[in-house]
Amino acid sequence: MNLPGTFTLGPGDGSARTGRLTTAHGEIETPVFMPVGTQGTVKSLCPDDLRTIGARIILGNTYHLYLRPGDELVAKMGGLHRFMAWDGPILTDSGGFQVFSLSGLRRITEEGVTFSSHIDGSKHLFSPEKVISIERNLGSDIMMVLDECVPYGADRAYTEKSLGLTTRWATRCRAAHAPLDRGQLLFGIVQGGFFKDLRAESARQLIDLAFEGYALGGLSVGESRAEMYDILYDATPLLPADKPRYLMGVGAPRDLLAGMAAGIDMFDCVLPTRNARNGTLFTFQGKVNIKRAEYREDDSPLEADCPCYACRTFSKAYLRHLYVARELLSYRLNTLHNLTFFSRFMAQARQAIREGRFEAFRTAMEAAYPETDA
Ligand SMILES: CNc1nc2c(CCc3ccc(C(F)(F)F)cc3)c3[nH]c(N)nc(=O)c3cc2[nH]1
Ligand SMILES: [Zn+2]
Repeated sequence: MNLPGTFTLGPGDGSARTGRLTTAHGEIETPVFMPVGTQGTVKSLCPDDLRTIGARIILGNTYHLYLRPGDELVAKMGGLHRFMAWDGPILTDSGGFQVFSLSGLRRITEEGVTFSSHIDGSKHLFSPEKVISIERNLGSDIMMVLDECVPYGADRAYTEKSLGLTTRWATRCRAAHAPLDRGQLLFGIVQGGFFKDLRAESARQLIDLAFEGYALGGLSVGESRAEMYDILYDATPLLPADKPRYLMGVGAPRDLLAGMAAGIDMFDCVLPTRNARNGTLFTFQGKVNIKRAEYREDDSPLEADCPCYACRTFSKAYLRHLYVARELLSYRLNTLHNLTFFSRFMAQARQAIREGRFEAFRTAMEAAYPETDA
């Protein structure tokens, strides 16, 4: 059994690569898509569902779980794995991003981020030390450092200043997390906005801190696809090749393909779960908007060769009915299918990389997901 943090590269195809990451709760085959489980649950699914759909690692959120039910309570309940009965790997984000997207009245100082809870308005401080303490209480297998996700459009001066703070915070996170005491891995997050030289500066500073993995942050924040890809292709090769590379907040099928082509190993995105709520379903032939009238009397399954419970059991007509009637079962079935698709998509991508036919796979998938559609 390898030590947590062991990352073994398998066959590659160009810059795309396969790998295997050992965590304290099992091994992950990469490239991997990680379902978002913000408040200790992947919405509408239970742990058995996650195993059935092939989820290997899920995301949890420091910001949300700290505010409710509280990281101390989760620790008292035996940690997040036991609390939510998920025995596979869990990655927790540091909460910095969520503070900026959710809470009001926030201030950044050298000490950390002060903010008011979006739940009850109470005041809080996230310092690097505090965030590490929360993630350790949650017992996550992969912890992200506290960083500032620079807003899209920030100028060079602001971006450069923020980059320095993010590195100082990363240094404090590294110091606060006794190395691998319980097999919990710590990933650094590269910032630098849309300035290639600042990205290189950020990567260089973080590599010196020898994290167990490296994330590209500050992307998928409202920029155009071209702007994201420009940074993605320039910055990814700067990250250590022998460590896992995580592209935060990405993405749609087209973006997963671009990320894998650039050498990214780990992805997360709310699309499969969030789009399940608005009836957008992902298939290997492209997106299906289940609410469309054309499915009203369509007795065929959503995707004939999909192994998910929704496709094996129900017709498009029924899935459409549930959606139109706003039935709870609609969300659950749509989520089961979408996450099954993302899991199968990544499995087929891994196989294509192993067999040296990734570009052909990418071309075929991009035909089903044209630029406009993502
Ligand atoms: C959507 N675009 C995006 N998401 C981004 C995220 C959040 C990723 C995340 C992690 C966990 C969850 C959980 F709810 F499931 F827990 C949900 C989302 C970022 N996170 C940090 N730390 N730095 C970044 O610079 C950054 C940039 C990001 N662009
Ligand atoms: Zn299905």
